[in-house]
Amino acid sequence: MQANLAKHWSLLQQHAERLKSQPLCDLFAADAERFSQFSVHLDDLLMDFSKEKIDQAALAALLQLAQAAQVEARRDAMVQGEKINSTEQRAVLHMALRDGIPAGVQVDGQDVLKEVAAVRERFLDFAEAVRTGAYKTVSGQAFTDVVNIGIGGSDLGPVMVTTALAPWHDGPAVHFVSNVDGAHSVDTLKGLNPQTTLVIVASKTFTTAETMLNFSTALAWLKASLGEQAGQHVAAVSTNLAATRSYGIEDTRVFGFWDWVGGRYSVWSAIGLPVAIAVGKQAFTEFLAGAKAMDEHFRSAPLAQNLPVLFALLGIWRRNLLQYPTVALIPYDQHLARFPAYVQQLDMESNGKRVQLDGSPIQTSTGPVIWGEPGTNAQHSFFQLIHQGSEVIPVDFLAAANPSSQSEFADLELHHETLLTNVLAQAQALAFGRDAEAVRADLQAAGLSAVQIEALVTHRTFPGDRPSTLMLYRQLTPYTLGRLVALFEHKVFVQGVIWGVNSYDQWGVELGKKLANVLAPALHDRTVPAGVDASTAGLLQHIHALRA
Ligand SMILES: O=P(O)(O)OC[C@H]1O[C@H](O)[C@H](O)[C@@H](O)[C@@H]1O
Repeated sequence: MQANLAKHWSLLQQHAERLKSQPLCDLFAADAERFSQFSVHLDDLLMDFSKEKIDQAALAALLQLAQAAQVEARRDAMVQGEKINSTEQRAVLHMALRDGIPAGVQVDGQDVLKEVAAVRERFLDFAEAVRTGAYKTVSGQAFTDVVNIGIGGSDLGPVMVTTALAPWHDGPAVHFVSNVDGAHSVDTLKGLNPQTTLVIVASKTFTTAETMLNFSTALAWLKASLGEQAGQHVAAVSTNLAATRSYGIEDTRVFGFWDWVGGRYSVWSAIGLPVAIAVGKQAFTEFLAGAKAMDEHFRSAPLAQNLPVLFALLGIWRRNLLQYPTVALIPYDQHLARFPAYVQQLDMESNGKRVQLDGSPIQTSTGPVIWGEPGTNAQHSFFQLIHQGSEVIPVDFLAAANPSSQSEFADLELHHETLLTNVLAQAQALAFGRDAEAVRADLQAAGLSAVQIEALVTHRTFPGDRPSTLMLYRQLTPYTLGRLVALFEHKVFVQGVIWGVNSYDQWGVELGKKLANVLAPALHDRTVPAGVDASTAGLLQHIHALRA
């Protein structure tokens, strides 16, 4: 715990103790204005947090915590290009990728916005050339398919955004290969024609083992059909231009970015190339504009009206004060099916840390486990546990007031009304539950005997008092998606500042990679390395036997 925050944490603990014994239904009963007091919006994007177990005094204490943690000063340092990623000595400027920082910011003597604009123009022009057929296959045709090969931030962002913007998808079909499991390459490539397929290899470092192996498989697949001309069906996105050259990828089809863009913050850069090919320059530009609008709000709105700040503080309240270890992220929006997976990397890779910036251990809990699936499907799967399980799991709901799809054969208004009634009903059920008395009345009305009723009543009671926040927006457009993603990015930033962690490194993924390198020869040669632990030795022997 940062020492200067101790008194704020202890005040917050007192508020939490007080509020633990005040059910949500009492908080609503006591305040007719609760919805307007505990909701905030940026244009049509509304965040309703009235169903969180919070009151004005606790919220004020959270805002004081944010002030004491110097959230605004840290935000300004990030925006000005200071090297706030201290373990890697890097600036953190993903906001620049959507022009969300002021003009003139420099990193190592380079004008950041100018560099961004130059690369953006190049990759959006290339995307348009692929879409229009101006950039042709070796046999002079237009590309029908694009395969993006990348993993982590070089995959999840493009996958999530392409899925989310399906109604805007009017370019070539876009496919994604990420897993090193050969099944992913085989299943994806087997349905495609190499004569009309463009492969994009996306890797910030251009050293990620999975991506390099998947790329060599895809290149072999292209070469088997196109021979020496296969390279014309390859483009690359990377910060490591020396490596892309060493693979013989022509510079005109290589799109760079910078070490001040974390992988999980990179979808706004040339990493978004497959998205731009799918939806076109205009929709991609609107996606950037939505994020920029959120950046401007984040940079200028007072803390008490600042959406990302409030969202972050509610997360702190849930995690550190009410001590809920997980958050369910449930988009009532099928196009956001991959949003939970995207936010898992964004949030858990950023704030899944246990030491502070100075290397000392953190005394508080940090990033929660984020998990989720789209509603209404989730209702028919794990919502039982959320409603009646032994742990309280706060829920973040996302929903659009209007559908983004169009159809001649489906009554989309009816579908959408059904979707919306469900999200509202679930949030109600979580917050207010159904007590024993109401359950008894229901069962009596259904004609059950007194004995039957008493046998069922506890099973059918809902405890309620389970918190949720709802993000509600007009429609899932590229602009709205940009705002949403930037909202989550900034939430992660604010929480990282309060916990005192470096949200922009990810050393926790390194050890497994190193150990895999050591084990690779053992798998290949069917040996057991000397000195390896007994469990791994046993497993290796079992694998060797099964492969014999
Ligand atoms: O883009 P790359 O350099 O290939 O990295 C891909 C991913 O792998 C790394 O291990 C990190 O955990 C991720 O943050 C990163 O997005």
